[in-house]
Amino acid sequence: MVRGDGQLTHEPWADDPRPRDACGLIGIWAPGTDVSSLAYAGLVALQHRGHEGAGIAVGDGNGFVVYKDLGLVGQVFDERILDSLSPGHVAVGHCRYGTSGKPRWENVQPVMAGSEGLTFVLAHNGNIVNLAELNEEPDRDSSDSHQLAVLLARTAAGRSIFDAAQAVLPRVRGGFSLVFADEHGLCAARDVHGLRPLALGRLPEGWVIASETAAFDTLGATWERDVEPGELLRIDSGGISSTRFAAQQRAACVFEFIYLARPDSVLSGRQVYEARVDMGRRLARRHPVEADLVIGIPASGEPASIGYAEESGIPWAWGLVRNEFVGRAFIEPDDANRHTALRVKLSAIRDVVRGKRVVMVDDSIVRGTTQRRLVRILREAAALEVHVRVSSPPITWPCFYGVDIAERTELISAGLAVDDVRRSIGADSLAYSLLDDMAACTGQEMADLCTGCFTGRYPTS
Ligand SMILES: O=P(O)(O)OC[C@H]1O[C@H](OP(=O)(O)OP(=O)(O)O)[C@H](O)[C@@H]1O
Ligand SMILES: NC(=O)CC[C@H](N)C(=O)O
Ligand code: SF4
Ligand SMILES: [Mg+2]
Repeated sequence: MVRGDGQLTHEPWADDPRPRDACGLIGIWAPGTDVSSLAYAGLVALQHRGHEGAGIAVGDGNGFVVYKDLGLVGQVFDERILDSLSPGHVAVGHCRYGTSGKPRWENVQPVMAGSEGLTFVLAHNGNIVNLAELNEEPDRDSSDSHQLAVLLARTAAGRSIFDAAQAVLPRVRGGFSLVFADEHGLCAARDVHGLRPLALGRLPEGWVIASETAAFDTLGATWERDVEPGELLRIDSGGISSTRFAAQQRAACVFEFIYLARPDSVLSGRQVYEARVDMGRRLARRHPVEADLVIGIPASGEPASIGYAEESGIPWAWGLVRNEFVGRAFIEPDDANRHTALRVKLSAIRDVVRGKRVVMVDDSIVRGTTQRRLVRILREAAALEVHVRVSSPPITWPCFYGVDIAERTELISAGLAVDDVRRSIGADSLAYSLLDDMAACTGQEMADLCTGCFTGRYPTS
């Protein structure tokens, strides 16, 4: 569970549905180096994608050692544990937010599985939507990732994991970015829509695969290219080989550009920070307001606030301070915890906002908890007016592909018109981005994006 200070205890989540993030994946192929430490550093860079559990598997040619637990990466691993994983030439790491199966230790990843003559480890980001069709007896306690690993093991029967994946993946529907390895090589695959990100980077002594390119900067790796939707690739002592298990039908998650990914990552060729600043600029053109200053809601609302200020000519100010020790409030298990987390996480700088007409910019409204709280904080700090601007459209639908946004009944915009939402959060005015504007800022064609949570139109049935 998350405590009020944002740290995790080792208690698993209670059994209620609540919003969660994506997951972070890292794969290292670098014989002769300390692969477990590289995987650890990569996972720390991807921590924002999953706070629930973390794990690293290291292979040395004879087998794998896996260490995983519930908690943040830094809580699960220390130097002694990383040392016990070494030596090895291949590593697979994962930080999780569960979207399927029970929130228990067994479902923390990487998953280890195998069949005669084959052991492999697998890490998955996304959500598979046709488990019932793939498994005769789907196991509701196990995550979709575990069930996929079991299916791969069953299919392998004397074949390599690469061959098994080639046979199984064309039948799997939904969102999956995968990093997996047997003793002799590292593999990666991405669903035909490319719903979740996955990129290939070059290390001085090998290769790295990661959910986001920001991990490459941390590891001193250079971005080589994205893993393509529908692509399966393998890295071993012979180099890299790649094949397609299905033709691509691009539908990259637009929410990665808005909120999920780090601003210093590059998704489908577009710097996330630039996309967010641009969303703010367009928002300012569509929904101008007379005001004295623009502030952004830390952390993910800040780039759009910079764009709004730039375009409107209204000065940007640092009006809200974030307590760095509190993570993403979006993931708190219930309303009481979210309120506590927000109280600890964000405070106003009184002298900045006192007597001012303030534009407060955020990237998204889910339940409205953050905005309601901050409008109140700003009014208590004697702001004259509070105008909320949101750099994405209203979220009105759930996600089925690995982002547990919320139940539809919890989404404030699913049941209320814009002016009702404005009243509910207590703002003087409220306006959202248009879908076309937001999509244009990602640098992708609308047809190549998933916008399901905004439109109810999903890339799979
Ligand atoms: O309407 P709500 O239910 O409050 O959810 C929306 C808020 O949640 C996210 O922030 P979060 O605190 O999770 O993370 P951040 O620090 O990365 O912005 C998002 O950026 C919004 O601020
Ligand atoms: N958020 C995710 O990508 C979750 C991965 C997988 N569905 C799990 O529940 O473990
Ligand atoms: S439904 Fe929303 S969060 Fe889910 S993949 Fe599509 S755009 Fe992303
Ligand atoms: Mg936020």
